Amino acid sequence: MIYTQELVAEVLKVIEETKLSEKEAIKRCLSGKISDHAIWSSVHAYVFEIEKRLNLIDFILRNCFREFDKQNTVFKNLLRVGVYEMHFKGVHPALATDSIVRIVKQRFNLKMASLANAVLRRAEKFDYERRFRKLGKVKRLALEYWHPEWFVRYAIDMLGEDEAIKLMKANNEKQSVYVRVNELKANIEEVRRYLENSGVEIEETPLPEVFKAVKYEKHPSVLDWHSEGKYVVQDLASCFVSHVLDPQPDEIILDLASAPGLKASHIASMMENKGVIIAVDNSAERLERMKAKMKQLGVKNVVCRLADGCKIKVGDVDKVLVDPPCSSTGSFRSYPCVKWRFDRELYLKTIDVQRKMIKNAFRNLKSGGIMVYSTCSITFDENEENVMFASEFFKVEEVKPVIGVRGIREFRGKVFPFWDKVVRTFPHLHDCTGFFISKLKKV
Ligand SMILES: C[S@@+](CC[C@H](N)C(=O)[O-])C[C@H]1O[C@@H](n2cnc3c(N)ncnc32)[C@H](O)[C@@H]1O
Repeated sequence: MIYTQELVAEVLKVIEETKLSEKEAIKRCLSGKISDHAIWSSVHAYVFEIEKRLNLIDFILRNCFREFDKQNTVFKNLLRVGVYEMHFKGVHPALATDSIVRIVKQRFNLKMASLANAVLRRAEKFDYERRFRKLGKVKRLALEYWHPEWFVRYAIDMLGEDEAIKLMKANNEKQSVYVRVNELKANIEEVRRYLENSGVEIEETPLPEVFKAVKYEKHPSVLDWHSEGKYVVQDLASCFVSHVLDPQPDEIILDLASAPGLKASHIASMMENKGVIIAVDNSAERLERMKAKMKQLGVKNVVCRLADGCKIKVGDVDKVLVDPPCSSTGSFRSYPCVKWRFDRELYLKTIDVQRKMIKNAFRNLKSGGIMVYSTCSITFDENEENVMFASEFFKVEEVKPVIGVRGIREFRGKVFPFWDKVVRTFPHLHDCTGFFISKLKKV
């Protein structure tokens, strides 16, 4: 017999040991093993809720068990599940402890089961709120709002304390669901009627082909028209990026970091499947998934190329989209595990890739050509500072804030003169992913 808590511990282990997202890790652990949909959703809910507040759960455990970090990964994650259940899920502490102890006994041995019992009994009595009130401001806010300390410092310096707190609170809420009509396969009215008839309450957004799914009996991604490719589930700000690129049917467009192809398929539909989109990605696996997605969506003008977006040379194209790998600090709602993943070294390496892609966009553009540079990160370094870097060889054009607000003018002593030409979205202000969008012209 396998328990939900044990499955959750295994998924958490995969997230910790690989770079997979919550959803990918769940798929890897449950596919072919569990067919019951209810178990999938229960595991999903546990994993998301634990990943969201991982620093606080670990704070409790480290205070109750000095050797916590040295333990076997599955054992550690079972303890996390126990703490989550008793402190945040409303499970009676004795029940939460008993179920974890039973699993540990079955999976490991009696000695570890009694260790789990002792740790969880201590955790039950641990008054974490009282304890972290005695900490310094950054440490306290990090635990209170479940974010890494570096992010708390960063957000306060960028937005001020009140707004940083609003952002962190919004990051802990459920991501809103947006549906983009795939106009290659269906029209906007048809999809509107289909969704309404399927029990999805929708709202319009500033983008005509994008609806917000406000309430639903079944998530739009499990309905038939989704598998038929008549619409995709895509974040509102992500959809706005393709509008800023403003693709025309006869153009040649280079997408330097393309997989899984959400923006490429949107661009293809705006181009009515005409012209060409050269879609580059350096991950074979992601590119294969993208090819299957393009087929499902009826996209015919995308040519996929497995290559390094920092180096590939294809010729003088009309437009380039640079939507590079980033710290994903605007996507914490959708991928809470990303909060705990970035260290300084990886962050600097990511910025280096972003700049190399910007330079390569310039090399591939015809004179007068347009580059759209976007990220789902909220940091100044990956956004405004990269546009400053690009402005040495590009002219910064204005993006109309159809959605969003203007960029950051100043951060930690650095001034950004193009703040009124770029656009940012924030989870707490626009109920979508935190995006940065800029448009630059090769002159
Ligand atoms: C933010 S995602 C792109 C999302 C995509 N534009 C979309 O809308 O679906 C970044 C992508 O960059 C890819 N990537 C990372 N380094 C790369 C490189 N050096 N060259 C090309 N692609 C790269 C990753 O595999 C990932 O698929």
